[in-house]
Amino acid sequence: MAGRFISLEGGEGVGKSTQIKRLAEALRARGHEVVETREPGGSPGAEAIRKLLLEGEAERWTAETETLLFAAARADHVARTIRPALARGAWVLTDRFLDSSLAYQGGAGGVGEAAIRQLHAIGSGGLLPDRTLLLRLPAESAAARASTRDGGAGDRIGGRDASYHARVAAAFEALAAQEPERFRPVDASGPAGDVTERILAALADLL
Ligand SMILES: Nc1ncnc2c1ncn2[C@@H]1O[C@H](COP(=O)(O)OP(=O)(O)OP(=O)(O)O)[C@@H](O)[C@H]1O
Ligand SMILES: Cc1cn([C@H]2C[C@H](O)[C@@H](COP(=O)(O)O)O2)c(=O)[nH]c1=O
Repeated sequence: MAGRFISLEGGEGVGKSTQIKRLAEALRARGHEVVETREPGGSPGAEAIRKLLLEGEAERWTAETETLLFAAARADHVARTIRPALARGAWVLTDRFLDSSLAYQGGAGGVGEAAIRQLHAIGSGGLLPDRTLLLRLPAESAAARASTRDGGAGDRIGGRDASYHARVAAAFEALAAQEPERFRPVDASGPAGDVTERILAALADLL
C-alpha cells in the first residue's frame, strides 16, 4: 500500500508535537507503520542544521541565510527519512515542513515565495504532503501553552516578537486559502483528545 505524507503546521505552542504522538498511536492501532518526524531535523544531518538554526543570537542569520539552511535541512530529511519511509508504505507524520518556511521566512521574514518554492524544487524535488493540518489557536492561548512548557525561554525563532508571530499566523491562513485541497484547518482548542478526534476527521478520506 502507498505511504501517506502528513504535515502538522501552525505557530508556536499550538499542540503539533502533542498531536503527532496521539495521531501516531491512533494510526498504529489501525495497523499502519508510522514514522514520526520533525523539522528542522528528522535525519542526522538535518538535526545538526537544527542546532545552527535554533541556537545562538536572534540576529545570527539573515532571513535569506535561514531560508537556505532550512531548505538544506529539508533536502536531507526528505532524502534520508521521508522518501524511504513512503517507499515502504509507511505513514510519515512531520511536525512542520515547507509551509513553515513559507510562513516564517516568507510571510514574516520577507523572503519571496517563488524563491522558497524554487529551493524546495531543487533540494527536495518539490515533494508536498498529501494533507497538511493547520492547527489554529488564539495567539494568547498558544503563548500561554508555550510559556508553561518553556518557562519563557524560547529558541531564537520562537522568541521573536508578537508582530512577527502575527505575520506567521496570517501567512499560514493565506497558504491554507491558496491550497484548500491539501490544507485542513483544525481547531486546536480544548482537551488534547478532542483535537485528535478533529484531526482524525480531517484525515477520514485517507484512512
Ligand atoms: N489540547 C491541549 N490543551 C492544553 N495543553 C496542551 C494541549 N496540547 C498541548 N498542550 C501543551 O501545550 C504545550 C505546547 O504543546 P506542543 O509542544 O505540542 O506544541 P507545538 O505546537 O509542538 O509547539 P512548538 O511549535 O513551539 O514546538 C505543551 O506543554 C503541551 O503539553
Ligand atoms: C521548519 C521551519 C521551522 N521554523 C521555525 C519554527 C519554530 O520557531 C522553530 C522550530 O521549533 P519547534 O519547536 O520544533 O517547532 O523553527 C522556521 O522558521 N522555518 C521552517 O521552515
